[in-house]
Amino acid sequence: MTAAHRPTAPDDDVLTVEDLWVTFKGGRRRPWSARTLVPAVSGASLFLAQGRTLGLVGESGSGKTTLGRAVLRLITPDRGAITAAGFQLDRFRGGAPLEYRRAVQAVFQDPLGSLDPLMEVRQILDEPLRIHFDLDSRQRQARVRELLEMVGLSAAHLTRYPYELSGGQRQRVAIAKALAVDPRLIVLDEPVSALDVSVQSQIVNLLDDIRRDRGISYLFIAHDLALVRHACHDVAVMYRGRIMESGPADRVCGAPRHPYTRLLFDAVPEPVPRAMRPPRPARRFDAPLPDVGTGPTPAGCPFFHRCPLRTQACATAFPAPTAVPGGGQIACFAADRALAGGPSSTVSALSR
Ligand SMILES: Nc1ncnc2c1ncn2[C@@H]1O[C@H](COP(=O)(O)OP(=O)(O)OP(=O)(O)O)[C@@H](O)[C@H]1O
Repeated sequence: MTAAHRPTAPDDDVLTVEDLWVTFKGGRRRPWSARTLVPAVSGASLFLAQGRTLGLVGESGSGKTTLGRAVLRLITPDRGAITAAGFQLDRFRGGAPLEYRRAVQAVFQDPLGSLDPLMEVRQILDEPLRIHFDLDSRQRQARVRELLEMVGLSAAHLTRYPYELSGGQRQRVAIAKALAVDPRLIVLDEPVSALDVSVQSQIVNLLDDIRRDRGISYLFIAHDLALVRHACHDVAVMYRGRIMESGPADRVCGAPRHPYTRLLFDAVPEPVPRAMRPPRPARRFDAPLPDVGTGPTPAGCPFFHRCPLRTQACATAFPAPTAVPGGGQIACFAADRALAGGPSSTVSALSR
């Protein structure tokens, strides 16, 4: 089990992911090699309540998109249980039924890839209405206009093709398309990464307004930590398929406790000019790593090679979660040292 923070009562859950495992044969680099197995998600668990936003962060290749695709049932996991919008995914025979596609939608990083280039905006938004609802053409036209208004576009955009829109406008259309079917949950996979910074905040604010108005929940996959802190209630931090830390966004981003999360946040560039900043403590991960004998096995903690708090136990097993004061959990055998006395003592533990 990885560190899974449940912020509200189980009855409020719109998404639960429990002990999810996904392995790819071959991997992206060697797709022809059936003998190479890439463990993309290893025992991940998550809880997301109605009307909340859960951020899933981590370096490239940590398994965020794979977890999101399993929730969307675009891939079938090796094992583990996912329940989303009241559907138990392991009961599906093959792909997800239409009712599930309606309840759980997705917005991806590149709307050009998900919007049909040969359709005008009005056709793009009309299509899901025709598939999912029994509406006549006048009702659908009215709904298309309503959807456009909801995402801050106007009737002037109805007859545009995706290539005629700016990146931000295209992402607004992708959001309107997802909203067309009244979903309960939207998987947002890097929804603003391809946009200019000023447009990013407009889209994030738009998503937040929509969430408030409609009580939708978001699984927000991102690698921008500042954005996640701003946009999410809760955060789960992934590393090589494992969830290392999770909890309320303010606590995880403001006082990260897992050695990996600390390293991740330490790497974030600071917006304040160097001359105006107080001196930083010595780099936390420059100290030699403790020698604990044997190297890690595949069952061990994936952060073993880089962790200044590692112990022999970390080489052979992945730890059970430990509760963190202030909310959330970390998965760390050295949790007592990581947590002892608060975040600042973790800094000194890591810099020894
Ligand atoms: N279809 C696939 N076939 C084989 N390997 C895959 C496939 N999709 C992902 N992987 C591998 O699974 C691991 C997790 O990838 P994933 O894309 O889920 O990570 P990520 O955290 O979303 O990264 P990024 O931020 O770069 O998208 C990586 O090692 C990746 O190479």
